[in-house]
Amino acid sequence: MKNAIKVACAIIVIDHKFLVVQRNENMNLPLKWEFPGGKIEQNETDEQCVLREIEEELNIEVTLVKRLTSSFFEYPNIAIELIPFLANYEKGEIKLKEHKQYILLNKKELIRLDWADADLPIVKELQEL
Ligand SMILES: Nc1nc2c([nH]c(=O)n2[C@H]2C[C@H](O)[C@@H](COP(=O)(O)OP(=O)(O)OP(=O)(O)O)O2)c(=O)[nH]1
Repeated sequence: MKNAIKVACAIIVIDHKFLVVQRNENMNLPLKWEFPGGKIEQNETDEQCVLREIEEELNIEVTLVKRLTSSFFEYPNIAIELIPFLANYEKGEIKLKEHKQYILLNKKELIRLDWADADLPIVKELQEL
Protein backbone atom coordinates (compact mmCIF):
# COMPACT_ATOMS: atom_id res chain seq x y z
CA MET A 1 0.00 0.00 0.00
CA LYS A 2 1.37 3.40 -1.00
CA ASN A 3 1.61 6.38 1.33
CA ALA A 4 -0.46 5.08 4.18
CA ILE A 5 -0.95 7.73 6.83
CA LYS A 6 0.18 6.47 10.22
CA VAL A 7 -2.39 6.66 12.98
CA ALA A 8 -1.63 5.51 16.53
CA CYS A 9 -4.39 4.47 18.92
CA ALA A 10 -4.73 3.18 22.47
CA ILE A 11 -6.74 0.28 23.78
CA ILE A 12 -7.15 1.57 27.31
CA VAL A 13 -7.91 -0.86 30.11
CA ILE A 14 -9.90 0.48 33.07
CA ASP A 15 -11.07 -1.97 35.75
CA HIS A 16 -10.48 -4.91 33.37
CA LYS A 17 -12.65 -3.33 30.68
CA PHE A 18 -11.73 -1.69 27.39
CA LEU A 19 -12.50 1.95 26.67
CA VAL A 20 -13.87 2.60 23.19
CA VAL A 21 -15.11 5.85 21.65
CA GLN A 22 -17.69 6.73 19.01
CA ARG A 23 -16.87 9.25 16.28
CA ASN A 24 -19.33 12.13 16.07
CA GLU A 25 -21.69 12.96 13.19
CA ASN A 26 -19.37 15.59 11.71
CA MET A 27 -16.19 13.53 11.52
CA ASN A 28 -15.08 11.22 8.72
CA LEU A 29 -16.52 7.77 9.37
CA PRO A 30 -19.45 9.30 11.30
CA LEU A 31 -20.73 7.31 14.28
CA LYS A 32 -18.20 4.52 13.79
CA TRP A 33 -16.51 3.12 16.90
CA GLU A 34 -12.76 3.34 17.26
CA PHE A 35 -9.93 3.45 19.75
CA PRO A 36 -8.87 6.96 20.76
CA GLY A 37 -5.79 8.24 18.97
CA GLY A 38 -4.80 10.15 15.87
CA LYS A 39 -2.32 10.91 13.15
CA ILE A 40 1.37 10.79 13.97
CA GLU A 41 2.95 14.19 13.51
CA GLN A 42 6.43 15.00 12.28
CA ASN A 43 9.11 14.74 14.96
CA GLU A 44 7.13 12.53 17.30
CA THR A 45 7.32 8.81 17.93
CA ASP A 46 4.31 6.52 17.72
CA GLU A 47 4.33 6.33 21.51
CA GLN A 48 4.51 10.11 21.97
CA CYS A 49 1.64 10.51 19.53
CA VAL A 50 -0.68 8.16 21.33
CA LEU A 51 0.04 9.68 24.75
CA ARG A 52 -0.57 13.18 23.34
CA GLU A 53 -3.80 12.20 21.60
CA ILE A 54 -5.19 10.51 24.71
CA GLU A 55 -4.54 13.63 26.73
CA GLU A 56 -6.11 15.82 24.01
CA GLU A 57 -9.16 13.69 23.32
CA LEU A 58 -9.96 12.24 26.73
CA ASN A 59 -8.11 14.41 29.26
CA ILE A 60 -6.54 11.38 30.97
CA GLU A 61 -3.09 9.87 31.43
CA VAL A 62 -2.28 6.33 30.48
CA THR A 63 0.83 4.17 30.40
CA LEU A 64 1.61 2.04 27.39
CA VAL A 65 1.90 -1.69 27.99
CA LYS A 66 2.43 -3.34 24.65
CA ARG A 67 2.34 -2.63 20.95
CA LEU A 68 -0.03 -4.86 18.98
CA THR A 69 -0.09 -5.61 15.24
CA SER A 70 -0.64 -2.72 12.82
CA SER A 71 -3.74 -2.81 10.65
CA PHE A 72 -3.59 -1.47 7.09
CA PHE A 73 -6.79 -0.25 5.47
CA GLU A 74 -7.62 1.76 2.35
CA TYR A 75 -10.69 3.92 2.73
CA PRO A 76 -11.93 5.66 -0.46
CA ASN A 77 -10.30 8.94 0.60
CA ILE A 78 -7.37 7.79 2.74
CA ALA A 79 -5.10 4.80 3.32
CA ILE A 80 -4.04 4.30 6.92
CA GLU A 81 -1.71 2.21 8.99
CA LEU A 82 -3.40 1.94 12.36
CA ILE A 83 -0.86 1.22 15.12
CA PRO A 84 -2.47 -0.08 18.32
CA PHE A 85 -1.04 0.08 21.84
CA LEU A 86 -2.46 -1.69 24.84
CA ALA A 87 -2.53 0.86 27.67
CA ASN A 88 -3.43 1.15 31.32
CA TYR A 89 -5.48 4.02 32.71
CA GLU A 90 -3.41 5.98 35.24
CA LYS A 91 -5.18 9.19 36.25
CA GLY A 92 -7.55 11.98 35.37
CA GLU A 93 -11.28 12.36 34.87
CA ILE A 94 -12.48 11.42 31.41
CA LYS A 95 -13.70 14.47 29.49
CA LEU A 96 -14.44 13.86 25.84
CA LYS A 97 -13.22 16.64 23.55
CA GLU A 98 -14.22 15.32 20.12
CA HIS A 99 -16.10 12.07 20.39
CA LYS A 100 -19.83 11.52 20.77
CA GLN A 101 -19.55 9.03 23.61
CA TYR A 102 -17.35 6.45 25.24
CA ILE A 103 -18.17 3.09 26.75
CA LEU A 104 -16.32 0.43 28.71
CA LEU A 105 -16.80 -3.10 27.46
CA ASN A 106 -15.35 -6.50 28.07
CA LYS A 107 -13.50 -8.30 25.32
CA LYS A 108 -16.42 -10.35 24.07
CA GLU A 109 -18.75 -7.35 23.86
CA LEU A 110 -16.37 -5.43 21.61
CA ILE A 111 -17.24 -7.47 18.53
CA ARG A 112 -20.83 -6.21 18.42
CA LEU A 113 -19.99 -2.55 17.74
CA ASP A 114 -20.08 -0.86 14.34
CA TRP A 115 -16.30 -0.43 14.06
CA ALA A 116 -14.27 1.66 11.63
CA ASP A 117 -13.06 -0.94 9.13
CA ALA A 118 -9.39 -0.52 9.98
CA ASP A 119 -10.10 -1.55 13.58
CA LEU A 120 -11.59 -4.96 12.85
CA PRO A 121 -8.28 -6.91 12.74
CA ILE A 122 -7.27 -5.26 16.01
CA VAL A 123 -10.54 -6.20 17.71
CA LYS A 124 -9.94 -9.75 16.48
CA GLU A 125 -6.40 -9.83 17.82
CA LEU A 126 -7.68 -8.64 21.19
CA GLN A 127 -9.95 -11.67 21.44
CA GLU A 128 -6.85 -13.85 21.39
CA LEU A 129 -4.88 -12.03 24.07
N1 LIG B 1 -7.95 7.67 16.14
C1 LIG B 1 -8.37 6.66 15.39
N2 LIG B 1 -8.53 6.85 14.06
C2 LIG B 1 -8.97 5.81 13.35
C3 LIG B 1 -9.24 4.55 13.94
N3 LIG B 1 -9.67 3.70 12.96
C4 LIG B 1 -9.67 4.39 11.81
O1 LIG B 1 -9.99 3.97 10.70
N4 LIG B 1 -9.23 5.69 12.03
C5 LIG B 1 -9.07 6.70 11.00
C6 LIG B 1 -10.03 7.85 11.11
C7 LIG B 1 -9.26 9.00 10.52
O2 LIG B 1 -9.38 8.97 9.12
C8 LIG B 1 -7.83 8.68 10.89
C9 LIG B 1 -7.39 9.34 12.17
O3 LIG B 1 -7.31 10.66 11.95
P1 LIG B 1 -7.58 11.70 13.12
O4 LIG B 1 -8.50 11.16 14.14
O5 LIG B 1 -6.29 12.25 13.53
O6 LIG B 1 -8.25 12.81 12.29
P2 LIG B 1 -9.79 13.06 11.95
O7 LIG B 1 -10.32 12.05 10.99
O8 LIG B 1 -10.54 13.24 13.23
O9 LIG B 1 -9.69 14.43 11.27
P3 LIG B 1 -9.13 14.78 9.85
O10 LIG B 1 -7.91 15.55 10.17
O11 LIG B 1 -8.85 13.50 9.11
O12 LIG B 1 -10.25 15.56 9.25
O13 LIG B 1 -7.78 7.27 11.09
C10 LIG B 1 -9.06 4.37 15.34
O14 LIG B 1 -9.28 3.31 15.93
N5 LIG B 1 -8.62 5.46 16.01
